[in-house]
Amino acid sequence: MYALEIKNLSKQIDGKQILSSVSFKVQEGEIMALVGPNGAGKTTTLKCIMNAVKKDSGEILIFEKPFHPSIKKDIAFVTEHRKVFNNLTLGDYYKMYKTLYPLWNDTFFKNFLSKYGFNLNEEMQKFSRGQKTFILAILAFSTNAKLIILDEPTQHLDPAVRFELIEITKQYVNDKKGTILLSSHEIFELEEYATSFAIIKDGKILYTDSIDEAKQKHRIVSLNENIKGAKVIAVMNNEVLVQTEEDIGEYPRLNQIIVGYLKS
Ligand SMILES: Nc1ncnc2c1ncn2[C@@H]1O[C@H](COP(=O)(O)OP(=O)(O)OP(=O)(O)O)[C@@H](O)[C@H]1O
Repeated sequence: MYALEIKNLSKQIDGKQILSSVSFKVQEGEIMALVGPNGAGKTTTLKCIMNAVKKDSGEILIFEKPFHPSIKKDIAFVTEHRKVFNNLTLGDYYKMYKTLYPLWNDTFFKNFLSKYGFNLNEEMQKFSRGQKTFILAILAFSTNAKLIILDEPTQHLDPAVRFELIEITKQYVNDKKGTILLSSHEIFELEEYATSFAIIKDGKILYTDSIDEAKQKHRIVSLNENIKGAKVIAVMNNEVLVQTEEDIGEYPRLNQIIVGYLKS
């Protein structure tokens, strides 16, 4: 079953085409990464899924159904700007999330509080950007929601916290709690934990696949190598990313596939 199916999603804002027929699917139990340059349309896509931005056309199915307010209890969304309500404390957020999400995991959340020494009486706005990012992600993972959507989840995190969040993300999926869709610029770290990806540029999907399949279908070859009719995606310095399943060159890393398609 698909946790998400995005079909031909299009959106204009102020007469500018922001998304053009965006299509990709996220299988249940995947960690799907939406990658692309600044202004590519990642956040707008995530907001359309959450119905925070109204689509112009196309179809978005969440667990095989169009968006309906009742699905919100099954989705936890961490937005890009980590906006928090003024004067609300971490304790207020805790109570709010616990009320909104029926499968709330109190043990997980309390363990996090004691491990990092966060105080429930602290106002959310007083936390640093990185602390807010981490706290909002932990609140999301404490929901036990079937779908977690994270806009640039590791941005502003220190290396230790970043590592911890990646481990938590992998564990969530390994424990079969849900599916993750995230957007990210961190193309070097994604290979550690994502299972599938979609590359978006200028509001268009350039390529989408599982990471394993994408590696099977591409090779990195040197400039003078015989590419045996393979399709050239991009020349990157003195290497070439090609699409082929022939026994040539080397299997690419995820970041090479992403950079190649963005250059194509
Ligand atoms: N409310 C808005 N009004 C006008 N333009 C907007 C609005 N929201 C988004 N855009 C435009 O839509 C385009 C895509 O923005 P979006 O935030 O979706 O990109 P992104 O891929 O998430 O970028 P980044 O990686 O920089 O966060 C940009 O050109 C942006 O200026």
